[in-house]
Amino acid sequence: MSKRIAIFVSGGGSNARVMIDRFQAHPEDGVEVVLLVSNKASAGGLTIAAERGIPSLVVNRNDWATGEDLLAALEAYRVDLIVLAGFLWLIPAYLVQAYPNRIVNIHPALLPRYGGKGMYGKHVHEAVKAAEDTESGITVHYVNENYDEGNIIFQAAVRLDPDDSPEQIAERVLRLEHGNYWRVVRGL
Ligand SMILES: Nc1nc2c(c(=O)[nH]1)N[C@@H](CN(C=O)c1ccc(C(=O)N[C@@H](CCC(=O)O)C(=O)O)cc1)CN2
Ligand SMILES: NCC(=O)N[C@@H]1O[C@H](COP(=O)([O-])[O-])[C@@H](O)[C@H]1O
Repeated sequence: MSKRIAIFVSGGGSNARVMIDRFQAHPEDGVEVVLLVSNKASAGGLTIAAERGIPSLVVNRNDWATGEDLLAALEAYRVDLIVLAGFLWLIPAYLVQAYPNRIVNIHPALLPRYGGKGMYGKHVHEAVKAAEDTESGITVHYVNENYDEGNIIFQAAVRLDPDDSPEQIAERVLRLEHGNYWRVVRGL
């Protein structure tokens, strides 16, 4: 029996693409991406899903507030695990409670450093640069009702060069994400 996952995205969706392509090419992993959800109709992740025959759902603020349509879709597709990949809205209590320890997220830094409200995308790497940190990395964690405070599942670090720009830090971290997130999800 495969583990059925829904991936939530807000942007380009490169993590979703890597994860979908991996699991579609390796059915022996026992993971099937059955739904892609986004809060942005322009999200690149929606195109990636459509090109790979995966159903998708765009949610607006009203849907998000009530949750009825979203919960119904997750149930209809028999989703076992929700995987956040660059999703930028706060997961509300009704969803956390409906999927206890079944929502995971990847954060592009070594939590608890550089986490919380406002810490997403380039803002994270700019903060690492501003702190003149010598390392960054990724954190995969369970999602609770607050940003970036769920139990940590996996972390991987990367050494930084002093002259790395935030963009170069982002590239180093994204490579870590692509190499590890699918593997962590497979192991859950
Ligand atoms: N309940 C939870 N929801 C979400 C979590 C979480 O840990 N618990 N993780 C985030 C992903 N994330 C960091 O990994 C994150 C994403 C977005 C923000 C943020 O500050 N967002 C802005 C809105 C941005 C926008 O709409 O463009 C905000 O809330 O003002 C912080 C951290 C996903 N959800
Ligand atoms: N705090 C949340 C956050 O910043 N998430 C980050 O958004 C990017 C999405 O890239 P993708 O759309 O190409 O997968 C990823 O780097 C992910 O870690």
